[in-house]
Amino acid sequence: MRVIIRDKAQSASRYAARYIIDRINAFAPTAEKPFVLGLPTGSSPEIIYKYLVQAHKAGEISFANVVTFNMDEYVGISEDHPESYHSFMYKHFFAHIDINPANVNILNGNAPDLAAECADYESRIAKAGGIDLFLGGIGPDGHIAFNEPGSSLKSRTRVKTLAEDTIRANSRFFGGDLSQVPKQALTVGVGTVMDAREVLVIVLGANKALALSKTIEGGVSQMWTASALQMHEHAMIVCDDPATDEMLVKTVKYFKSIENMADEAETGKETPQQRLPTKADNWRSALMDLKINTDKKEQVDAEDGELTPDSMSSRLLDSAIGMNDRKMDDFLFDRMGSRVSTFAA
Ligand SMILES: N[C@@H]1[C@@H](O)[C@H](O)[C@@H](COP(=O)(O)O)O[C@@H]1O
Repeated sequence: MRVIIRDKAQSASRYAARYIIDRINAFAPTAEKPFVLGLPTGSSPEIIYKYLVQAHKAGEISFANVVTFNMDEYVGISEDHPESYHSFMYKHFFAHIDINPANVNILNGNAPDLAAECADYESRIAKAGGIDLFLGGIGPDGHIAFNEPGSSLKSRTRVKTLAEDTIRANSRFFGGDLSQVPKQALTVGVGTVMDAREVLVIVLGANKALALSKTIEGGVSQMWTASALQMHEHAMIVCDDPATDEMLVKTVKYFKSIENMADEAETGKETPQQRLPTKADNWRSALMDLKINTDKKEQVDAEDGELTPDSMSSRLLDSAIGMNDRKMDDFLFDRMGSRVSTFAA
């Protein structure tokens, strides 16, 4: 399993979107040989969809020869309900790209025979040649798609009763009213996801931290169904820093170092993360901390969500940029020196 860790949700999502774009473009899909993409809903993939739409508008990617299969759908709410996964997908993705509507597959949670709908979905996936890349998210209880704890790790597409934790978590989309959240859903099985040639799971935020540590560091378990990915030959998890909060520092460092090694092997160059920090780097980072901690007003850049503090400390930081170690030493005045020199050590 590959684990890619980025500072923020934006950078993690950008990485995942770029990965998907590169995969589709490298495949060079045609009408006869389309790329088959599995897709999730939820708040986690929203930024990925935003980047994919941007890339499409910039002419970097076409979805004309992409066939999609969504992971899941609620039972019993109409397709045009604002919280149905049909609505979600059109709102965030399909309405903004050049996909052929005939290539879009989403489970029908209102089918008269739900079991038949699920069986048919599996045959449609098989008929399409199987899924090339399944993008997924996980729930706080470690579920993948709607495969709640206790789901068979060999399960196929079927009707699932939602766990109380999931109903609670998803009630935020239904005005916080638990009674409005459907109690059942149709979902691809863990086995369906595992059959994809590649699986990429996006995990964002501290509320997923326990699930992520169980998925990566725990054993393979039906109680954390995403942990089945440990058995997949081409699984990748892309996460942000907060999502790693429950993981061992050692694990986080391990995956970061593996990524650095891979980058180095590819480029033959030292990556910025690998270069040992100089005194000036330590100072810059100390000032950066100061800048963020002392700010009262933080603005979120609409484009990429970076913090853009505006304070005295920004000016300190600006003065520090471009200084070498020698100048940085001169920059220390004695009174502060003893207290702050630990930063530069
Ligand atoms: N069925 C979906 C999952 O496919 C999704 O991964 C999960 C996490 O959603 P979010 O990203 O909003 O936390 O929510 C739902 O339960």
